[in-house]
Amino acid sequence: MTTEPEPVSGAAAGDAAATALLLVNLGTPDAPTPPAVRRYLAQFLHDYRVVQLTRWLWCPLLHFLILPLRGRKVARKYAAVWLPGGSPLAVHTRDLATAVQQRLPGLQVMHAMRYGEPSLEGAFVALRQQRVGRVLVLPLYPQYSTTTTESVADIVKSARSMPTRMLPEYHDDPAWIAAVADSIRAYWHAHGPGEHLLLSFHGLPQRLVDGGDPYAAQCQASGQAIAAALGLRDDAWSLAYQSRFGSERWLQPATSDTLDALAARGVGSVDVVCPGFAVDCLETLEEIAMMLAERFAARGGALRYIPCLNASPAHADLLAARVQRALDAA
Ligand SMILES: C=CC1=C(C)c2cc3[nH]c(cc4nc(cc5[nH]c(cc1n2)c(C)c5CCC(=O)O)C(CCC(=O)O)=C4C)c(C)c3C=C
Ligand SMILES: [Fe+2]
Ligand SMILES: [Fe+2]
Repeated sequence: MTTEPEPVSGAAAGDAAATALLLVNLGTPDAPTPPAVRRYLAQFLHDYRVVQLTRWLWCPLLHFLILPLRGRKVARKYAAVWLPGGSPLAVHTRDLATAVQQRLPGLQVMHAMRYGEPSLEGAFVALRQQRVGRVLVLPLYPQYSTTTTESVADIVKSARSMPTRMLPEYHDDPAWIAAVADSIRAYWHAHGPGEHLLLSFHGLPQRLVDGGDPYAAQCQASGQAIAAALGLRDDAWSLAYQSRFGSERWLQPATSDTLDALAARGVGSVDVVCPGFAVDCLETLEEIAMMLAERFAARGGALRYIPCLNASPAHADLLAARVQRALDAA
């Protein structure tokens, strides 16, 4: 979304002409405890972009069933992956913002979260106080979805405090495809290739895709491009969707079913990479690298998890280049 098509230029913060770059990620709890997880989930799951059920039905379900039960269960999962600096998603997003700042010294680079802290709303308040001239918003979602990218756009539109421009998703950016493919190649160089590569993307209710959300098509396009960059035969890789939430039909095939099918076929080693996640988080580290790895091992195989791009130089380079291109084109 572009609210003001004026040219943008870098300058120091506090200068009315300064440009700020906001890297926005989903958000995460500030502690691996049931109260902190409930606070985070409450904000997340009240977003109408995420859950569209009528509030008369959803609010009692959420407050009396889902938050009490899920708060306890999910806090244990966060505790299993928590880092000394905080939740993995928070730590890696912060580090990525630092790395991008080093590459774009003319901009003020900040990171913000759609849910939880540091909040996107708070970032706009701070930037307004600092009299920043304009803001570029880069959602850290390679694939567009109404549930994620458009939810960030909702807040950007409501902030409306200064000229603000959202950079588009980058599911087919050759530099991003190359960075993901290179990270897989580097893993294979260090550990040897597994028998099969599984690209696991976060899922989405099928209903939203049927209603026009381009997310699944973009995941498929990303998957094909990554496999092509690696020169893989069609039977050497698969694409699947993880992290189902709720009881309605989500995108198919599910990552867990695909792994079961691979094990049943006698595939002994599977490498799993999650290209839809800019940085590692609960869904990659706990669900894939721990839970699904254990499940695959119980079926006689070895699941090896290939980390997200995180704050790697290649990731920071490609995001900085995207921002620089947007500045040059303005
Ligand atoms: C990468 C893109 C993501 C899409 C699309 C997405 C859609 C989506 N998610 C839920 C429900 C939950 N997701 C949860 C965690 C979570 N989701 C994403 C990304 C996408 N979600 C990330 C990066 C994370 C990890 C956050 C972290 O702290 O590490 C959770 C919370 C954990 C849990 O309770 O299982 C929920 C809930 C829905 C309903 C949805 C689309 C409708
Ligand atoms: Fe509510
Ligand atoms: Fe999610």
